[in-house]
Amino acid sequence: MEVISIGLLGLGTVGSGVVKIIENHQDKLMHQIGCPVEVKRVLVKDLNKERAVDIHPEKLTVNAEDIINDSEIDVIIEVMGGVEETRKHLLAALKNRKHVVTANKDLMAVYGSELLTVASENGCDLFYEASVAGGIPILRSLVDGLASDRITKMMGIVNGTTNFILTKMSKQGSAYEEVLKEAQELGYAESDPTSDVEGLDAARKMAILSTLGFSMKIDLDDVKVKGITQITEEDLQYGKQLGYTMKLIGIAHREGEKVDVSVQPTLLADSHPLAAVNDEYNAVYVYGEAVGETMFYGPGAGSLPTATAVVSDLVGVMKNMRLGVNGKSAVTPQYPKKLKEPSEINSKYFLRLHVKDEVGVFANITTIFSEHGVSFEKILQLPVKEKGTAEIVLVTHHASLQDYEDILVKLRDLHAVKELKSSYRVEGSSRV
Ligand SMILES: NC(=O)C1=CN([C@@H]2O[C@H](COP(=O)(O)OP(=O)(O)OC[C@H]3O[C@@H](n4cnc5c(N)ncnc54)[C@H](OP(=O)(O)O)[C@@H]3O)[C@@H](O)[C@H]2O)C=CC1
Ligand SMILES: N[C@@H](CC=O)C(=O)O
Ligand code: NA
Repeated sequence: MEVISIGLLGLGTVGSGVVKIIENHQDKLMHQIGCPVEVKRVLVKDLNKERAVDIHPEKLTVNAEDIINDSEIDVIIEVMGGVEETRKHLLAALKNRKHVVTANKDLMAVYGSELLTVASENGCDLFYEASVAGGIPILRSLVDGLASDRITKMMGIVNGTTNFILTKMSKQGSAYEEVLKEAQELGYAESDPTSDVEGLDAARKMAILSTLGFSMKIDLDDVKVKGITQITEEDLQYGKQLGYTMKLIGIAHREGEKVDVSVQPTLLADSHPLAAVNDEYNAVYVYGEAVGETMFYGPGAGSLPTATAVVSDLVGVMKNMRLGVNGKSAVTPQYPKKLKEPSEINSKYFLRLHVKDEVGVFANITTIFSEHGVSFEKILQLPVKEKGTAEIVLVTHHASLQDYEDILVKLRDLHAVKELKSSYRVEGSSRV
């Protein structure tokens, strides 16, 4: 092959990074691939927009067909985002026997198995390393590096925007809105950041990770999700006081044949390795029965880190081309999906509630917990400004989700309980 021609869908934060890496690392790519790589055409929405990279205006198009139907284009790199329209483009490209590299978790979490099937039917590669944890080569590690093991737990900070926000709120006392704006300006957030802050972006990534890690098709609807928008300054302060750090954590856990996958704000013991992962950085802890504990750390968002994963996938496609093995690497899930019941999911919980400052209230509350066999690791009662009200903050020992939810229902019904202010999952034991 004289030159590898790329069709790039999208020239925003990630697309510009891809162009820069292909230009700046041309020597290295030549060495690995054996021929030069050229970005031939680029799909954008607005032809007149100022671009972060120099690109010949004639390469730009607003018509996807100019790229998908160009017989000289070997590989499509999709970094435009979106789901339905993008799915159509990629299906058409695969049917035209073009390999695809994508950073699109929204698409892969929903249509991944369909696209992978069509790719393999057409002898094409479909790689999506950048879709989970940006620049960290986590998918490759699960599929190749840990291929011989049985993975039972994955736990991760997989959204850079929310980690950036929580870090700045906890460490600098910054206001939520202000830090979200900063994350958008730095190119970490999605075009609609609701999916970041409501946990959906992380849920998509956990669906992709658990499908690969557990070899079981986990759908987005199987992932329980709670985002960071309800976290208050008081929760962060209490967390600190009790020796915990608040993070948006995705957990995927397999016990026997059953799994549970969730994303929620979690108070991590300060000594927990994920508690030290700050700013836009991501980390994924993976436990395999044979290997034990492993941890993958790196930048989870941003132009060049994400583009590194995209271009590395491109190198993977080229190596497969040279070996004549494209379209052979995707493995269909081995196990049928079995999800745990709430009675089978165990965790510790932090609960903050406002109660009437009266004799016997504390005892009534502890009775409800003991009826469900749930005991406390920590418990504090503090006065608050509002007259006649006390605040109770507690951390439970391990309880089933079913028991904990039943306890919350009973507490809400208790006359002496004015309001359940907040509740979070807790991981690890703090030293405080
Ligand atoms: N930003 C990040 O850190 C990461 C992003 N991703 C994923 O990468 C993808 C791209 O993200 P990002 O670069 O941040 O997004 P941007 O919004 O910065 O860029 C999107 C690009 O796609 C073009 N585009 C969007 N919709 C259309 C359309 N309908 N037709 C033609 N062109 C279109 C835009 O054109 P125009 O410029 O003319 O508006 C723009 O160039 C997303 O799937 C995202 O989830 C994954 C990991 C990290
Ligand atoms: N918006 C995402 C970008 C990378 O996937 C994030 O913040 O992690
Ligand atoms: Na990655």
